[in-house]
Amino acid sequence: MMRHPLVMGNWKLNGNKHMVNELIEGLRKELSTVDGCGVAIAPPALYLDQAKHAISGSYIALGAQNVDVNLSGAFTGEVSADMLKDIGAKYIIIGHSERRTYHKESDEFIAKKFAVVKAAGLVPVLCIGETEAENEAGQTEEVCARQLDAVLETQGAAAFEGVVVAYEPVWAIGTGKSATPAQAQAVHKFIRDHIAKKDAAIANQVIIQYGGSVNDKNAAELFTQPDIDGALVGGASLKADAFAVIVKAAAAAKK
Ligand SMILES: O=C[C@H](O)COP(=O)(O)O
Repeated sequence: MMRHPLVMGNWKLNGNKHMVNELIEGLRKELSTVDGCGVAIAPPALYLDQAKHAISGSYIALGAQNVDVNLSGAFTGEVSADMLKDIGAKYIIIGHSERRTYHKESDEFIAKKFAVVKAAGLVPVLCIGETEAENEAGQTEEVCARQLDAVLETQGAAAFEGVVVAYEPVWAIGTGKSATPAQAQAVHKFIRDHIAKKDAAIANQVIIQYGGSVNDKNAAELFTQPDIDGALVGGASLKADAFAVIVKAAAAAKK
């Protein structure tokens, strides 16, 4: 089966009204001819509606950086999956290491978010990955397996149909120190094999993105790896030209 690569920009806590319009205008120019690679942007929640209007008529999809587990009610400050759907978001990042670290989100809590996103008919982008200390202790596979199992063991392998997993080694995020293509490929294969133990067909169609210091220089080589199906891009997604180079590299590598 042919998997379609997906390159998604996670803008994190960056931007303002002017920047949203400028960046999207730049992306629309740079990406008018790309074919064979899905593209999505995840601006801060406050700018989703503005971004949705700015991407209209392009093939750039809208994503969100987080979601609450509740759909409505007395949950001050939260944003629900139904609201994200209402505003036109499709890809919902859950379990990003910054949420796991700064907001103490547990594997179980993230699994609940996964279920809520699926139930709303949206696409979870489930971020997993080990810290530097875990990496040095040789626990990379154990950590990724545990983070996947929180969903696999409660919702089954079928829940991964149409889903995106982002492997983001925490030591590579925002550090300029990307995993090497071989390092990333080994973990991506482990992730796919881990899901395949439960359902090979489901595992084969899961998009597994790499994230962590992907830029216009290192993207093409990462995408030559068979189990790297695109990227979740932080810093480099804030520059239209760099992000476009990454998207085009994915489209070219996966032809
Ligand atoms: O979600 C994106 C990742 O955290 C990667 O961020 P980065 O590309 O700035 O390293």
